[in-house]
Amino acid sequence: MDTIFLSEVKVETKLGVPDWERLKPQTIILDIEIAMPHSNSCQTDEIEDTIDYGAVVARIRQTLAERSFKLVEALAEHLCQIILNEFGAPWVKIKVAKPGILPGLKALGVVIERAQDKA
Ligand SMILES: Nc1nc2c(c(=O)[nH]1)N=C([C@H](O)[C@@H](O)CO)CN2
Repeated sequence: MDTIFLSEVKVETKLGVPDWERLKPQTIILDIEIAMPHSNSCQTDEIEDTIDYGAVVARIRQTLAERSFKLVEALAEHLCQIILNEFGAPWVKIKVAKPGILPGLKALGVVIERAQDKA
């Protein structure tokens, strides 16, 4: 499986269980792996034959500016569904990290992976 990766993407968004935490944006860090569609972009050298990673980052920044979530789980699921449904990826894995939330650890969060339903 060939993949596209987006490493340590910093995004501002409103996220957190307590209401006060969602009053203003905080920085989260995303690591994303996206399976490339079964196309021949490696041979054609054409952007139309693959997933434009710049477009993915722009779409993620847009939705996380507009939306707010309580749980990192729900945020991760939302992003997975966008990448599967809007970009046609066969499979995606996303790590959502919240840095500086608890004393004594660098970051915490979730890693989830999702795939297209088999027809
Ligand atoms: N499994 C989770 N546990 C917790 C989350 C979460 O999103 N998933 N969030 C919080 C709070 O938002 C915390 O990060 C800051 O108050 C607590 N536990």
